[in-house]
This record gives sequence, C-alpha cells and structure tokens, in this order.
Amino acid sequence: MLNTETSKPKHALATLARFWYYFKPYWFALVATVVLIVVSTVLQVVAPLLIGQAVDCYLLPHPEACWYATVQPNAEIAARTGALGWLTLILTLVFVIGSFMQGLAFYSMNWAGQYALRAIRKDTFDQIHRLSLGFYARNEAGNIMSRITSDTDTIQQVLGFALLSVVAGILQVVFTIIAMLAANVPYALISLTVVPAMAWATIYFSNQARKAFRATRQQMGSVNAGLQESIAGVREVQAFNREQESIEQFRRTNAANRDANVRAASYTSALNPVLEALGYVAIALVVVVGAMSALRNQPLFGTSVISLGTIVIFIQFVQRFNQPIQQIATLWTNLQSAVAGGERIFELLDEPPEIKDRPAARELPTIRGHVAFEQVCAEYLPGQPVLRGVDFVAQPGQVVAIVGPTGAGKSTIINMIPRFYDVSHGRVLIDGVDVREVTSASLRRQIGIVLQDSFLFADTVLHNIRYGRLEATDDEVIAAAKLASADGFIERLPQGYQTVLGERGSGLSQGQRQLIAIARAALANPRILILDEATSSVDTRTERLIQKAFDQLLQGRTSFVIAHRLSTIRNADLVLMVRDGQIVERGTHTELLAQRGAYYELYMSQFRREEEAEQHAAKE
Ligand SMILES: Nc1ncnc2c1ncn2[C@@H]1O[C@H](COP(=O)(O)OP(=O)(O)OP(=O)(O)O)[C@@H](O)[C@H]1O
Repeated sequence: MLNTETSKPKHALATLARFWYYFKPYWFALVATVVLIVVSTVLQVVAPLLIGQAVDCYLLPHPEACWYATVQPNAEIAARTGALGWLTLILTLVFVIGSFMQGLAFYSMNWAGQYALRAIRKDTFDQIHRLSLGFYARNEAGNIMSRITSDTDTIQQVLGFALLSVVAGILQVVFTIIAMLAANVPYALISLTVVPAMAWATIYFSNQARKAFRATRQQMGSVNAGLQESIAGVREVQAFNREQESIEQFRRTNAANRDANVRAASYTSALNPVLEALGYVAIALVVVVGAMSALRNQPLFGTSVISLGTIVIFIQFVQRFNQPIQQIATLWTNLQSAVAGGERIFELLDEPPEIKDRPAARELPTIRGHVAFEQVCAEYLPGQPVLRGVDFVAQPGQVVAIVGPTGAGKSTIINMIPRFYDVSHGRVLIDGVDVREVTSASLRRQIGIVLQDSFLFADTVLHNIRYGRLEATDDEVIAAAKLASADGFIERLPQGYQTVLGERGSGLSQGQRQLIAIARAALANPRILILDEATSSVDTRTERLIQKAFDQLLQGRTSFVIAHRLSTIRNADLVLMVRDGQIVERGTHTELLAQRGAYYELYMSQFRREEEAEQHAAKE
C-alpha cells in the first residue's frame, strides 16, 4: 500500500539523490544558480560596509576605521562631498547588481526545476498506466491523484522558491557573522547575543503554528469529506430525513476547523512583534556598547575604538538577521514536505507492476478464439484462494454464460482472460498459448470488454466510441453505433455524435452508456468478447435495444457473459454455474435444469418469475 500523508521524509538523502538524477541534465543551470546566489549575497553584505565607510571616511572621518580611501581629516567639504557622491554611486551599483543577480539565480533555478519536474511528471504518468489492476484495487484513486498533483505542486513551490530562499538565508547569516567578526570580535559577540533568542522564538512559534496548521488541514479534510458525503448521499439523507443530523455534524467539524485556524493565526501573528522587539533590543545593545567605546575613545576589550561607521554597519547587520531566520524557519518545513512528497512520488514510481510481459514474450498472432482454463487457481490476497481449480473449454464462436451467487468468483474468472490478474496455479490458454507467454498488448487487442458501468470519457460521443479502435473512420464509428442499436438515441442528442458527454458520461442513462460501450467493443471487432450484463433494470425499450445489440455483438465471437438475463443464459452454448470459486455444474440451460441441482435452485429463485412474466406477455 502507498503510504499516505506524512510531512517528514524517511530517507531524505536517498530522495535528494534521486532528485539529483532528474536535475543532472541541467547541472549547468544549477552551477550558475549557486554562483549567482553566492555573489549576490556577498554584495548584500558589502553594501552596509560601504555605508559605514561613508561615515568613517567622509562624514565624521575616523582614519583608523577607514579603508576605502586615504582620509585627510581636514579636507575641503567640497572634496569630501564629491568623494561621497562617488561612493554613493558605487553603493547604488552594488545594490542594483546584487538584486539583478538574485533575480537571475531564481530564474535559473526555476528553469532547471521546471524541466526536472516535467520529467518526474512524465515518469509518474507512464507508471500509472503500467501498474496493474491489483494496485488500483488496493489504493484509492484520490490517494494516487494527490500524489501526482499536490505532491508535485509542493515540489514545484520548493524548487522554484523555497530551496533557494533557504540557501540564500543561510549564506546571508553566515556572511554577515563573518563580516561582523572581522570588524571587531568582542563587539560582534555582544551584538550577536540576541540572535539565539531570535532563532528560538522563530522556531518555537513556527512549530506551534505548523501544528495548528496541520490540525486545520485535517479539519478541512473532514469538512470536505462531510460536504462530499452530503452531496453524494443527498438522496439517502433526504429519503431518511437525516438533514438535521447531517447539518449538525457539519456544524461541529466546521467549528473545530474555525478553532484550529484561529489558533494557527494567533501563533503566526505573535511571531512578528516578538522578533521586532528582539531586533530593537539588539540595536539598543549595539548602540549602547558602541557609543560607550566611541564617546570615551576607549578600545573595546583591548581591541580598537568603535567608530561611528562601525556602529552604523552593526545596526544594519543586526536588523538583517530577522528576515533570513524567519525565512529559514518557515521554509524549512516546506523543504521537508517537498522531500516527503518526492519520497511518495518515488515510492509510486518504484511500485513494481504485477503483470509484466516476460522478456521473451511474443506477439499473439490473430486468434481463432479457443479458450481453455486448466485447473486455474487465483487469489487477490496471499493464502486466500478465490478460484479453486477452474477448468473449462470454450470453442471458437461459443457463448459461455457464467452464473452464480454474488462473490462466487465470476468476475475473477473473466479477469484472467485479458490477464488483468495472474493465476496462482494452472493455466489460461488462448488457441493453445498460455496468456503469460505473449505480450499483454497483443492479447488485449483481441479481447473486447463491456462492463456493467463502462467508463465514458468527458469527450464527444464519437471519440468515446472511437476509443475502441483509434484509427477507425467516422463512418466505421457510425456503423458500429448502428450495430449496437445506439444510433437512434445518439442522433437525438443535441449535437448528435459531436455531443460532449459529462464526466463519466453523466447526462446519459445507464442503458445508453452501455449501448455506447457496446458500440465501442463492436468497433474494436475482437475475437473474444467479455460482457458483464447490467443487473440494474433499465426501461423495457432500452432493455430490448441492449439485448439486440448484444446478440449482434456476440455473433461469431467467443463470448463470456456474466449473465443476469434468462434469455442470455438460454441462448448460451455453455452455462457455468460457479460457487465458492469452483464450477459446480456445467451444461446448457436445459441440461442444468434437468439436473435439479444448484442451477435449478438459482433458476427457481431468480429466473422463474422472469420466464413466467415473459410467457404472460407473449400470451397477451
Ligand atoms: N481486488 C480484490 N482484492 C481482494 N479481494 C477481492 C478483489 N476482488 C474480488 N475480491 C474477492 O474475491 C471474491 C470473488 O469476487 P468476484 O468479484 O470474482 O465475485 P463475483 O462472482 O463476480 O461477484 P458479483 O456477482 O457480486 O460481482 C469475493 O469474495 C471478493 O470479495
């Protein structure tokens, strides 16, 4: 089973290594990003140093602290102003170039990220088509969807913005600390005393906010699930007068969601004032300590006298810790959830398809349609057999009706023919060839399937039918629809064959959907046909159309029908009565009735009334 929601990666390094695999083709963009971000961060640290030099060299000259120029303390005001102008120009350039490089760094990171993501998405999409039905039976569609959409979205955000912001933030903190220590070690250490408090406050509040946000997400999930259930089950809710209960339940989850949101908001809004207050404490420390040294002209702990320029620089430096620390704290979680998201995607990519073509698998040549089950056993879960020694032969062109109580294993039998699942024991042979020895594509191409609720795509009727054989012409599609008796109702649709169906074919009745599915199978013109007759009743007219369509479709093909209609069973060449994963009786309808066994019981309980009704109708 795929692991569901976790925000912490289990094998971060291994996952990062796999990301690297996708990034490798774009290594040059990553190198450019690193160079650009390092240079732009250095420039950001250089800018305050230049402002300090403006003070120490020209405004209030302090020769020991001035390295930018040779200072004549008593130089003309005009000369100092001119030099100051140049310095300001350089400073502006440093700012502009720094910002430009930062922009470029984000661009190149995004560029590489988008290409890598496209490759990841492509691999994921390929993989979902490779995975077998068993995987989809074990995992919910929603879970798989969220892996492909929301997990890649999280990764996209991180690759585009968060990762680089965190790297830039770390670099900024490190470079700033180095610059401060280089200027004056004791002064730097005193000024930095507030930074651990800032880091602690940030981590504490972000952790609390994160917990609260997680709670809101869970609450939101419940709110959505409640909403979805109420909409999907609205008929039951109204039929059983459960509106009040449903509203009350929604009110409770909604209120819990509100509380969780308020809690999250209180933590996030508390963080900024606390950090700002700590920032002012840091500035006060810098100013007081610096001013004491400057005013008294006293070296700080035996180092040097703190110049006014150094005080100005330090004020700017300590103010600059807030932003990167906050950024690292908040985006760190994003980074973690992106790695966790990546882990989940890679887990999906690593899921081995259960049904795989053997290396030596060959193409199945055009078949005649002889199907044989030899002592077939099958199980969905290890140790829990669902089929136990199923053995039968269908001659080309025969119609085999499979009947039996619910859960007997009828669908499992037909699932074995197109090799949706593998046998655990025994063999399924088509024209004498084991289905495991040929490629799935060549096997499935020759098998048509019409299920009770065949899937229709949100596309035109024409395209939905053409899904059976993509290269079919419009005329062939229409001919198939005619054969399936679907032509009549399709012509009456607003845009005929060009009518776009709703999601899953909504807008059509179940009977009409089945007629389209029959047309689709007819177009494919397979040698073997698998039908799962609808159990739900459709109106008599449509019922008759479907019956006619089935009769047309079955002609000349080996057909397996999970039969729910007496007429189908009566016309079948072979009826298999299945119970508890075994064929308990076999023969024609008449032969089985004569046996007075399990089939006879089934007939008496299910079909006799149908037959009486038919005879009654015939008499009238
Ligand atoms: N994907 C699956 N995973 C695990 N067990 C399954 C799976 N599909 C079916 N089963 C189990 O296998 C048994 C046979 O199921 P199957 O669908 O073949 O029966 P059926 O005769 O077609 O029933 P029905 O007439 O209700 O469709 C049942 O007990 C069912 O619970």
